[in-house]
Amino acid sequence: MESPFTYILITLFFSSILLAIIFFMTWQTMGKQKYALMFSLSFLASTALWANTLFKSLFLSHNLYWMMGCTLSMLSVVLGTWGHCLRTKTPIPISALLSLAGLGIALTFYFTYIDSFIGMQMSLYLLVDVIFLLITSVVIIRHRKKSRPAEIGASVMHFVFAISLFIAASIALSQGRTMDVELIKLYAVVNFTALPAAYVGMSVFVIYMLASDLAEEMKLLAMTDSLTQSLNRRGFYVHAKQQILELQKQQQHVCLIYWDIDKFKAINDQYGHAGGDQVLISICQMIRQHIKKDDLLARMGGEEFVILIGRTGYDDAKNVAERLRSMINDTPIPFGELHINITASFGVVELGSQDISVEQAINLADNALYKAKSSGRNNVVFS
Ligand SMILES: Nc1nc2c(ncn2[C@@H]2O[C@H](COP(=O)(O)OP(=O)(O)OP(=O)(O)O)[C@@H](O)[C@H]2O)c(=O)[nH]1
Repeated sequence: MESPFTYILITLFFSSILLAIIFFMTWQTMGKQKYALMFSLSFLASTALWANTLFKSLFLSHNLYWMMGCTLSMLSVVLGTWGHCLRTKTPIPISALLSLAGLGIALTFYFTYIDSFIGMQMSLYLLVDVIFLLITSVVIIRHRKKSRPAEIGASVMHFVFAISLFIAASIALSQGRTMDVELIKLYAVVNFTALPAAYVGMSVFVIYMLASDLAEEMKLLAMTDSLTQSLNRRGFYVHAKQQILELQKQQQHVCLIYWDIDKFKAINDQYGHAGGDQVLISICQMIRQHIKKDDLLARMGGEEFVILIGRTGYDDAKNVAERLRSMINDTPIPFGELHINITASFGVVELGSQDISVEQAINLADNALYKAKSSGRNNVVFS
């Protein structure tokens, strides 16, 4: 009858293979994101680590088997940590991660072959792993101001995994220079109870995190206009209500500007659909440069747009539409060798002074826009 630890190792071996395959498939299906490939390679290194532990001393001398195990363990966490740095665009260079792992390998080598010190030999790689797991935990949680539940879970699981490794490392280190059979038994119990659960838990949360990345990307796509990369009508309604509350809390004057390119049909007729499309793309880029980062710009359909702004002074808010109108009037849009002159008409309504919904504000601003069109175009009308 094999030791129960052998069965746990076999389970870990197969779990790692499956995880390596899952992340490889994720890499293939999620637009070849490098971080998914790093996660796959990390689990591949873990698979080799568990295989090395399963077949220990069968092919290699004990010391060589140990060095191999430590190296694979550190390689696995380096790849995982780097993957998380890539996903979150955290500027930690791979060379720094490899240097730390290299130091761990060199010291383990020293305490294995040169100055035999069993406590150091057994704990050093675990301590290096702990540092990497803690870095990863912080990298995940600091990625955005408000972390998603999957990110909180993944960060906590990395922390828990780090703690369980730290306990195992402390037990191993307390042996001192020579082996202590009782402590080795305790070390094995910690290593084969808390550790597998933390390992699998951590992996599942990383998968959940990537699935939630994908869901967010889909949500974003469903709310974005593919031509101009502005919000679409649906995206505007989703964001506007929250943004209005936020701006009103900050005592800002909130204005809704409904605007429309004048005689756009004639532009299409003169320059073709491609020319019309170029106008829509360029005008959105220009507008974005002239409004604040937090202002919402959305394409409501065709050549109709809406902008939601908040300004400290009422006059500031009112003047935005006039400034945009004059900027559009003065800026011909390059299209190949040509330049297309355009104008736009604007309807503006202030929210806050009147207790109205977004839908009502849009109707009022649209009526004002209609008046701007009827009174000759290229002007601004306030509701
Ligand atoms: N190139 C291009 N044209 C579009 C797009 N969506 C709608 N249009 C065109 O936009 C034109 C809108 O025309 P109208 O609603 O008559 O408005 P207009 O010509 O701008 O006239 P006024 O608004 O009264 O100044 C139509 O010819 C549509 O085919 C698009 O995505 N790309």
